[in-house]
Amino acid sequence: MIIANKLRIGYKTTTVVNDLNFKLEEGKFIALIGANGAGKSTLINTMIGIVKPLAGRINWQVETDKKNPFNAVGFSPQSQLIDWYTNVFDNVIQGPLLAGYKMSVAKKQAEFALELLDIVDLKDKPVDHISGGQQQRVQIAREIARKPKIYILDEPTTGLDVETGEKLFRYLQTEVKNGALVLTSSHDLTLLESYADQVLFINEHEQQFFGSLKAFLADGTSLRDKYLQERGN
Ligand SMILES: Nc1ncnc2c1ncn2[C@@H]1O[C@H](COP(=O)(O)OP(=O)(O)OP(=O)(O)O)[C@@H](O)[C@H]1O
Repeated sequence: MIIANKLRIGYKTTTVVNDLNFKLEEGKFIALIGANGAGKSTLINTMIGIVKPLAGRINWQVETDKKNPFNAVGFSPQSQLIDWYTNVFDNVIQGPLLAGYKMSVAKKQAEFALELLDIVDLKDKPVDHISGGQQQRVQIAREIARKPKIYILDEPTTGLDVETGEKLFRYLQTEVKNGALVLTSSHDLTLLESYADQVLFINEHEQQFFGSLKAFLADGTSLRDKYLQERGN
């Protein structure tokens, strides 16, 4: 569970979003939406601890058998976090190995993730010899291979073709059914609407909405239209 209480996020003298209040729970697929520059990455980076909150609190309550609770988290940032000195397979297997899985299990999970992201053919390639979109797949595959309890994915479908994006979200949905928490930002509202249970919508320095996708779509003030308008559709 991740709880924000009167959380203000931003950078030194700049407030990006004021007064965030939400409770993200296991068993839910949560879509984080907002126009360009609304603060999605800032919020994700604040949750992870890369950016310090300006005020208020963000609390994590993770039930895990792992010694280090962070091993139960799969985090894929917007900028690529890749080990440039190894090949695709070694990058992906680092995920489960660092999460404490033994080699034989880590290998199976890495192979599964390569398959899911459709990069089996690239597995022996150095990561600096593949495209940006392929590097994005490597980064996501590494987190999938960790088998985390909590997935925090910043625009995971950027650079993925429609079919792979769908496949990834279908898999995440099965993980959610098995008790995982998925928080993902994306500009692909259509894709999110097919998979998300809840929506966290931030814009104009405010939390505009946090609740069920159904309520978001049915909202009288037409939040969806507002979102699409601000996004420029
Ligand atoms: N390191 C930083 N220092 C100061 N301001 C920053 C920093 N990183 C981002 N910002 C500013 O914070 C605001 C929110 O940026 P952020 O990247 O969180 O938005 P976003 O919703 O993820 O946007 P996008 O959809 O374009 O990825 C923007 O105005 C941005 O210019």
